[in-house]
Amino acid sequence: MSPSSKPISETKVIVGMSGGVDSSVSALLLLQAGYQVEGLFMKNWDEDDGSEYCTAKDDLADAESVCAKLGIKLHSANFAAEYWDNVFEHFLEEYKAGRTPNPDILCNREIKFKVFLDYAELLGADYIATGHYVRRLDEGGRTYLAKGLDNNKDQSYFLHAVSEAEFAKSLFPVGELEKPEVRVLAEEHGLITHNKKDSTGICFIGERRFKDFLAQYLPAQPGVIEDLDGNALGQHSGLMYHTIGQRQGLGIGGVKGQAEAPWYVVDKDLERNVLLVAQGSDHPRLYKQSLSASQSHWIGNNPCAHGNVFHGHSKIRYRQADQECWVRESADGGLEINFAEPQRAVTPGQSIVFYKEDICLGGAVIDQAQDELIEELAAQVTEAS
Ligand SMILES: Nc1ncnc2c1ncn2[C@@H]1O[C@H](COP(=O)(O)OP(=O)(O)OP(=O)(O)O)[C@@H](O)[C@H]1O
Repeated sequence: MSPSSKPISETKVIVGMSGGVDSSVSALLLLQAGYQVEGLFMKNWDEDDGSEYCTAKDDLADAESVCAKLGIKLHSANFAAEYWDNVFEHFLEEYKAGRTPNPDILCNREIKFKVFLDYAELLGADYIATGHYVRRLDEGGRTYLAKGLDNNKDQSYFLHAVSEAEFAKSLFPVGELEKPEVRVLAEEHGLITHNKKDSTGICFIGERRFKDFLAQYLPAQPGVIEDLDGNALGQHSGLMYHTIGQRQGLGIGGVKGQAEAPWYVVDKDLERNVLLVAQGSDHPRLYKQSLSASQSHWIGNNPCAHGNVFHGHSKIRYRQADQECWVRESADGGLEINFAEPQRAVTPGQSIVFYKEDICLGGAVIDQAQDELIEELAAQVTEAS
């Protein structure tokens, strides 16, 4: 099991203990495999509202209980300053720019596999481990990130921005298991986390209303809701509260003279601060055939290097089925992507993540979606075939 040259019994692994069942079982599996195991609980958010929303205290207590049961040491560290600077400020900037960011992707890149990893190395770790449902593959001196075996739980989407060098120092013990098996193992070994609910939502927001949370940090700019013919239908309380493809929360009911079908956000006009809506969850404006993206990151080699067109699959959101696509680099270093099938509700600020079969190759941040295929790219594909 050890990818290093050291014997397993001398290899020290520090497991990120979240107080959840996946990290609990990760620590258990590593112990069973013979590693020297310790845990590290990190706190990334200093709530100052005495919050009933933040479960960090309970999570720490659960992590302590599991480590005591397993007989391993638990360290704890506070990375709230790093989280604020490297994740949260970027998250706010993106919202300000009218985009919908994914802080969990940034948290993995900036905190779990950077600050956490550095800290674990200071504690003498040869590896870190997390309870993510992904697999690490080692072949020909390279390290690859593969989807978790449990297709329902695969978390490679959230890890695509981490680099190969960091994966080479990371272990993912539950990636080879199905979630129900993980719970059974936890129960069999008397770990109190065995039936703990999966965490939902963004870590620092917890269960509170997202709108209230965001309003604490960003001034809302109310504006007009318009249909695609330019008719004003109502007021929105801030573009940042809305996501493309979303149905609820438009604050408009039936419109005089219009059919009684629900309305969906199809676009945001940032310049005019206008929310554009159309009727029907399958409105054609919600479907895009291509997109452009930037800030690409490749875990290993860049499959679009030297003008190559990459043909494989991608996801534009977590839990989406793999979508066939073609990708190439644009002149400005961004990416251009054509899809075999039109994609619903492409959301600027979210990530597109690329796959060759089960291997996650990397991803990029979505800038803009287009109704039509990118012609030059389509022509390049036709020429090559
Ligand atoms: N506060 C934390 N301290 C240390 N490690 C953490 C913390 N939060 C998350 N992690 C690590 O990141 C992994 C994935 O975190 P995520 O929030 O997605 O939880 P999860 O998939 O529900 O896992 P778990 O059941 O272990 O909470 C965890 O399994 C754990 O190893």
